[in-house]
Order: sequence, then structure tokens, then C-alpha cells
Amino acid sequence: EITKEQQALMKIILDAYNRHQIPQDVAKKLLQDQYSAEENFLLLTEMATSQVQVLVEFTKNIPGFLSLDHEDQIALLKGSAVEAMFLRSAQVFSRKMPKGHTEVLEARIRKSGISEEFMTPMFNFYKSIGELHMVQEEQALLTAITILTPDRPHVKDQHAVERLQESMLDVLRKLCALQHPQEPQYFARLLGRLTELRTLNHYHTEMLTSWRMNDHKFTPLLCEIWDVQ
Ligand SMILES: CC(C)c1onc(-c2c(Cl)cccc2Cl)c1COc1ccc(-c2ccc3c(C(=O)O)csc3c2)cc1
Repeated sequence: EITKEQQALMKIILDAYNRHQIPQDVAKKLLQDQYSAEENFLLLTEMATSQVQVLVEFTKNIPGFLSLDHEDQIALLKGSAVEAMFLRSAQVFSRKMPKGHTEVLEARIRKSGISEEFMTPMFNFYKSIGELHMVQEEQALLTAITILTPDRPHVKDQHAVERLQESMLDVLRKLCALQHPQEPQYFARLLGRLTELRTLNHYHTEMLTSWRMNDHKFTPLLCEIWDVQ
């Protein structure tokens, strides 16, 4: 019982999700053959910077987002960037990239100065996303829902964000019922991943701190979105 306007919303979100992806020439750099921790960190920094740009373009296509208070738009992007990038990189792992990106991305993440204690929760998350076998529509909606989380730091008009998120959640709930009729708890499992994502934020903050203590440099865009340097 997905309504006509919900179908329209779904199409807009899916088109935006597919239209905005890391350019292939950037992604292909993962396949080059230098594998030092420094080289891996630089490549991952380039991936993250490109992914943030993609994320901003995707977010601008979420119906209603550009009508939110401008400072709240920034607060939502800053607050959700890491989670959206975990979701996106998780799709790379679960979609078994033909060009072998999966293996090289994992190898570079594992050897980029991230301490062991963060590897386990990070790769457990990647595994738990892979096990869901999400379709594109679910991935796109889940990313939009993550961005439209009302209780990010410094969001002033949380109700305005809540209204947008709720309409996305309603479409996702109906889509899950259609896509996974034999699995009534599938929608709840998807939302459970959003909770797991928020725990990864804390690990990520510590990852940033330890990189900075080892004098690793980030790009201006990442410094701005992560309030570092
Ligand atoms: C600054 C840097 C060292 C960093 O700090 N924390 C994290 C970080 C890490 Cl290490 C894990 C999870 C989240 C973050 Cl922010 C990172 C690296 O972030 C990445 C962001 C995004 C990709 C990413 C996305 C899409 C795709 C696609 C595709 O779509 O076709 C093909 S290849 C690829 C690669 C990889 C890495």
C-alpha cells in the first residue's frame, strides 16, 4: 500500500543515490600497488573527501532538506557524515565489487594506523550489513534516514527534521514488507543497524585523535566536517 507520492519520493532518493557516487578514477586508485601505512592513509583520506562531496550532493536531493534552517542543514551533514560513510563503504564490501575493490579497501583500512580495538567493531558492522543483502532502494533510504537524524548536536528545529525522517521511515517500512514478506522483522533489523552505526561514531572520534597524535593530515573539507585542526 505504498502511495503514489511515496513512490515518487522513493524514485527521487534512489536516483540521487545512484547519480552521486565516488568517480571511478578516484575509486580505481584503491587498486594501485603502494601499500605502506602512509600510502593507505592518503588514499583513504582521498576516498573520504570524495565521499563527503558525494554525500553533500545526495543530501541536497532529499525532498525538504533544502527548506530546513541553513545552520541545521550543516549540523545534520556534520553529524551524519561518518555514519553515512560507514554505510557507503559497507555497500562496497557487501556488493563484492567486480574490480576487487573489496579486498584492497579492507587491506588498506587494516593497515592505515587504525588501532586493533576499532577493527573488530568496524568489520563486525560491515559483516552485519552484508548479511542483510539490502536492495539499492533500502540502502538509499537508510542513508537518507541516517542524515535526517533529528538529535544531532546543535540542531535547532528537531521537529522539522523528525517530520522528514518519519516520511522516509514510513516508505522504508512498507518497502521492507514488500521486499522481505517472509521476514516480518527485517525492518527492525535495518533500524538496529542505525543503532550500531551510532556506536561507531565514538570509535571514529578516537581513530581521528590517534591519527592526529601521529601527525596525520586531513583535507580542508574533512577538517571542516569533523571539526579538527
Ligand atoms: C580520512 C580517512 C583516513 C578516513 O577516516 N575515517 C574513515 C572511515 C573509515 Cl576508515 C571507515 C568507515 C568510515 C570512515 Cl569515515 C576514513 C576513510 O573513509 C572512507 C570513506 C569512503 C570510502 C569509499 C566509499 C565508496 C567507495 C566506492 C563506491 O561507492 O563505488 C568504491 S571505493 C569506495 C570507498 C572509503 C573510505
